[in-house]
Amino acid sequence: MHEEAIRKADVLVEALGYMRKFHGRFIVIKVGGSVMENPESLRALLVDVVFMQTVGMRPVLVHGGGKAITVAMERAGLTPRWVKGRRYTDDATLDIVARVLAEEINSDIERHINKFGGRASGLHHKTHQCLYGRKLLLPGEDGELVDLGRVGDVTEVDIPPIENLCLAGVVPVLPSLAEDEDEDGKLLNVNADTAAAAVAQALRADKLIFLTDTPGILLDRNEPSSLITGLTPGECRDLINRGIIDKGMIPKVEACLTSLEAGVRKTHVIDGRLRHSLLLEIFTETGVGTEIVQEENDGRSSPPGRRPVVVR
Ligand SMILES: Nc1ncnc2c1ncn2[C@@H]1O[C@H](COP(=O)(O)OP(=O)(O)O)[C@@H](O)[C@H]1O
Ligand SMILES: CC(=O)N[C@@H](CCC(=O)OP(=O)(O)O)C(=O)O
Repeated sequence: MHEEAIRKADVLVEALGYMRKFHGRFIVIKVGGSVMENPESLRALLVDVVFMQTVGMRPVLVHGGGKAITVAMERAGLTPRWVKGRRYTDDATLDIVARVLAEEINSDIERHINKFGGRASGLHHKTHQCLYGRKLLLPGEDGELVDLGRVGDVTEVDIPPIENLCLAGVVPVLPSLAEDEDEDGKLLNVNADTAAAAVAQALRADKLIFLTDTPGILLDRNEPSSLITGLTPGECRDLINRGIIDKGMIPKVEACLTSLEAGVRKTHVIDGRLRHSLLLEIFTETGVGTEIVQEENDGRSSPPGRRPVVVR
């Protein structure tokens, strides 16, 4: 009995150092559609967010909802189409994206956080828009620019409303929608990984954490035990070139790399399906997912406190 109680106290003491370290620091958390599919995972995650806010950190949530958008489109008789990993977004699709992200998912997250004893406030075009952007034009195979419809990238983040909510002990919750700088009031559909990176960079966050549906970055996507616990940008680029980091993981890792370059201290990819993965990643020495940090000055490739990098 004593042993069990002492072990719990040890856990609290281990967490204490991290609570001090991250007190008052911005931590941007990206919640993907895959995590939100499971109400139990979402509940555990939002309890962790309330915990973080209660001990004085400044968590900021940025969310997508790709799966829910696809379901809503199919219900409306629209067929989703992806161009270079982005959803082709015509006006009818944009209406659905805006409704699902800002009105359904955002309000749901806000309501849950409030239910768990925290305070949260959605920041979007129906309340207070903080993300501004431009239409995204990507070069196609033939060098011509590809039209993605109303898809954009974030070019500007209105920081004071986000900071003010954090200072007041409220968790800001932002959907991946930006207002078009060139067409007043019109919205753009933004990939949620890149939206989260833009927010982390603008806030100069200490951490950017991606919650997704794998244990982290895996060496073999079909083998959860092949988790790579720590990576540097150089190692990430190598894994992308070798096709080991692929598909939906590419925008996350690219978002990590641009954020590190812009001054975000650490980035993480962790399993949103694992109960309390957020607390385990932040408050324990070993963490549970993959941590990506700039090269260490002493030439070590593994971040301190982590098991050695497994890159073959
Ligand atoms: N090396 C890798 N390790 C883990 N997952 C990978 C890797 N390469 C590609 N993936 C894929 O990336 C997916 C996560 O991206 P995505 O489906 O866009 O998630 P989310 O909806 O959370 O944004 C995983 O489910 C997996 O299929
Ligand atoms: C332009 C573009 O593709 N936007 C995404 C926005 C949502 C998103 O990114 O959601 P996940 O994080 O769940 O993938 C989309 O329409 O699906």
